[in-house]
Amino acid sequence: MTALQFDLLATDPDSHARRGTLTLNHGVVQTPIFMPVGTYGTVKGVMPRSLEEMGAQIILGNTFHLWMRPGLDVMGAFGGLHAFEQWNRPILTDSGGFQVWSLGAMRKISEEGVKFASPVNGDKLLLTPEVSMQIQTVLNSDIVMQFDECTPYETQGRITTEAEARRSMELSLRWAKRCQAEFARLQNPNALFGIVQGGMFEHLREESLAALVEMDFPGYAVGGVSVGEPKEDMRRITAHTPHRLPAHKPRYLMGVGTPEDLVEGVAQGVDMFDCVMPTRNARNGTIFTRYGDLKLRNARHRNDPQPLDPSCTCHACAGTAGVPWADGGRGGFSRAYLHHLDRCGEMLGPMLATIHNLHYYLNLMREIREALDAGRFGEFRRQFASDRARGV
Ligand SMILES: NCc1cc(CSc2ccccc2)c2nc(N)[nH]c(=O)c2c1
Ligand SMILES: [Zn+2]
Repeated sequence: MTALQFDLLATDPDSHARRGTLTLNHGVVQTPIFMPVGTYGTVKGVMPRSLEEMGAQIILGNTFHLWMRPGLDVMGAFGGLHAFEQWNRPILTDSGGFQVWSLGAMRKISEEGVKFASPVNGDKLLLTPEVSMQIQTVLNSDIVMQFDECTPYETQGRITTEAEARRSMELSLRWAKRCQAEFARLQNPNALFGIVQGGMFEHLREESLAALVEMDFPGYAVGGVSVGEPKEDMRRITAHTPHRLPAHKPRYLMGVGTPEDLVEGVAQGVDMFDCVMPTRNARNGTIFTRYGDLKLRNARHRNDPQPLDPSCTCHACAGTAGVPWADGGRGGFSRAYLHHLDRCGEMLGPMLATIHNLHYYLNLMREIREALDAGRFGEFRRQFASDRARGV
């Protein structure tokens, strides 16, 4: 069984956008794709069955968090993450370096790896490329991310210099080699992705990319963007790097982004996206809609009978999470109801808002795939921008 097969189905003549299929050990994924983040083995507040109904094809797991809790003994007893969280489709796991770094807690980086204190019990731990591969092998994720250093945009208010970005990028390349060696030693049957670093410096990005392509990974990610840099820097790197990656392999832009970032990223040749935005914003009352974003807490929604997004078919907007009406009238949870739940701090609020936001992101990618299949991605891009500018 090959761990990964990527087939290109169509390319857009006026951009780097492409349509493909990604065949992994736990199933086939249609690309471009958005991957919901499930940090602790759950996409917060959403049942796996709902994820499947809304069209999620692959979800993400976090090596670091699952290593800390429940721990490898439990994950191993279940044969990995799929059986544990009852998700029988593909899973991608990050390598843990980014999460340790985000901890912000006590951590010390060296050639060997990252030393840190467990946020669970304070134990002194060392995460290395080898340990990261061992953990992801136990999790049995379909796509394993290399252990890398996500080069920060700034540290204590000082912007990362080119020399610092180079040092960080070169460390990640040495770690990439160690990951490949350990992945092979463990005979992991899944696919290992390399991660391009290089900060905001195009020539460092090209060096990182060339060295990783030389190592011949089955897929590649662009890391180190959406790390607090100005929007124009993110756009510049997203326009520079993805389309320079091998055309016949999948390209993953890590931790990005808004709906506009996804459409722009597809145009720049990206196949795979993940972001906490749809789930995190839902819990904070920000709703994505075809015509712009909506702040549930705004008093203007207090008695608004409209659904979150009249064009949306998700459980919240179509009312299929409520009881069906005898007259078949359009039920649907109203903005007034969601505003009320938010003000009362009722858990159904974030649950319905998360279902809607995830459905919005997944549906946006479905519409992009359909536009690419029909050869009308350019028209879709213009209509999307015009609709989003209309305002809710
Ligand atoms: N902020 C962007 C970002 C996000 C993630 C996390 S993506 C993720 C999150 C949870 C589960 C799976 C993948 C990253 N991960 C790695 N390894 N390297 C990066 O440069 C990087 C940059
Ligand atoms: Zn909806």
